Amino acid sequence: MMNYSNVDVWIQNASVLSEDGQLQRSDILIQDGKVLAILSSGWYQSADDRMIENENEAMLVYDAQGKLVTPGLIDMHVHLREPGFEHKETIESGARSAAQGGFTTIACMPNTKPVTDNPETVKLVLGKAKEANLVNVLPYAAITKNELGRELTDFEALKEAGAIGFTDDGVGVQNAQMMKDAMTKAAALGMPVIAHCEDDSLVKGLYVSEGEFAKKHGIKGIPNESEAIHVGRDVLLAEATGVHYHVCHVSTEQSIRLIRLAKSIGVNVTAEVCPHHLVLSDEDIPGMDANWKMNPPLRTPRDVAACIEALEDGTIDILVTDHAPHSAEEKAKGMLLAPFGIVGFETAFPLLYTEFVQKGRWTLDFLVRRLTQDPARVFGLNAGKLQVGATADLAVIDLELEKIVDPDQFATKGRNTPFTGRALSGWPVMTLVAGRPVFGAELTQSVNS
Ligand SMILES: NC(=O)N[C@@H](CC(=O)O)C(=O)O
Ligand SMILES: [Zn+2]
Ligand SMILES: [Zn+2]
Repeated sequence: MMNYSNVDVWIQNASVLSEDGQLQRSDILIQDGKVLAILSSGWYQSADDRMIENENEAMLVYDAQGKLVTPGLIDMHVHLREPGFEHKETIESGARSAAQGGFTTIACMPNTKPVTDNPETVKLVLGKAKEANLVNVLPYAAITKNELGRELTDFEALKEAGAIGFTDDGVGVQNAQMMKDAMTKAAALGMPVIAHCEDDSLVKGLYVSEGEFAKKHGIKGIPNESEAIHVGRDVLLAEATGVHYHVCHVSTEQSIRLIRLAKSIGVNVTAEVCPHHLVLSDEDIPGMDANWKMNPPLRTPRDVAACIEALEDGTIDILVTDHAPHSAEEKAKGMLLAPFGIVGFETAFPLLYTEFVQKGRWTLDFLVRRLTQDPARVFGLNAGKLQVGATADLAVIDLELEKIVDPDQFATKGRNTPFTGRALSGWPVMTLVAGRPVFGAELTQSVNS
């Protein structure tokens, strides 16, 4: 008989997705930050294992009452803004927002001030994340110094300092030789190159995509080729160098065609898509409101359909938020002058659940995998599965809870979202990192019997 007398957390009556995607009513026992056991709910009523209820006085107990418990969600593309832009977000506020969205592991982009292009800044980010003590924060480092595209950073030193991959997110690497050199170096170190795909010469001064919205307002739009040209160039360079090449925030049919082709001939390419590019098109933009301005921009309904299909057929591997907080003052500058970006952590799961699972297009299992075990697989993380022995990073999600998106309730400092006022279901209510509640802690009870 198992001895469960040193359990730290006992989650009762959880709905857990099994390997074959079915929901099973389970209890989860956590000890020393790890999943000790996953048992059919009700197991303790007949067994001597009742000792669990008596021996550990510090044990936290949470009755999930049938709520979904998933592996903690993983977001491989986020902006935490620290150092340098603390008025937009800090590592602490960003990590809190992530936790509130059910995320337990997030990978942050290097377009900070200074740019995370040196070992000291990588260490600073890791130090602040440790201080915040909320979710796991994995830093990316820049490909080029100051993300200027002129000179490569010191990949070896950055890896040594704890960077998990290289990217100039925020801008595209314009020079093909520079990108090829980066890929060659990264490949030698066994590190991925993560690319924001954008050809500057095609987008100068533009802020919405080429489509109905641009037409209606008589403005020139960002063409799809501005993204796809880099994807095409880079899959060729990835083929030549053998690097793991990952495409950021895919938004066009043309990019998808190229990724599909590259995958079909065995190029080591993976890709991500954001919730907003699956749910909104340029035709939904209500007017000159900068909360609808992000990079890449919202594209045509045809691109939206292509992105959804690409995620479904595996051409796109994972979901990411591209959480990009900006201050209200910055966004008030209007469509033309405001910075690109929208916040994403806290609406991601409810939005995707409401739009795709409730509407019957995806299974719950499909959605959860794209946010957990698939990002872990793509980036080689030891995370993303709820199983005995795994670190107890967990999200508790109330699929029945319906709420109106209200940015004033966000934990992020950002209020820049196009989803204000939407009625969504499937809200995270508690998040645990290594068995410790980092969001919704008040839902647990201590046992002192
Ligand atoms: N996505 C955005 O619209 N903005 C990002 C940059 C980026 O992801 O390219 C930001 O840093 O604000
Ligand atoms: Zn980007
Ligand atoms: Zn980004």
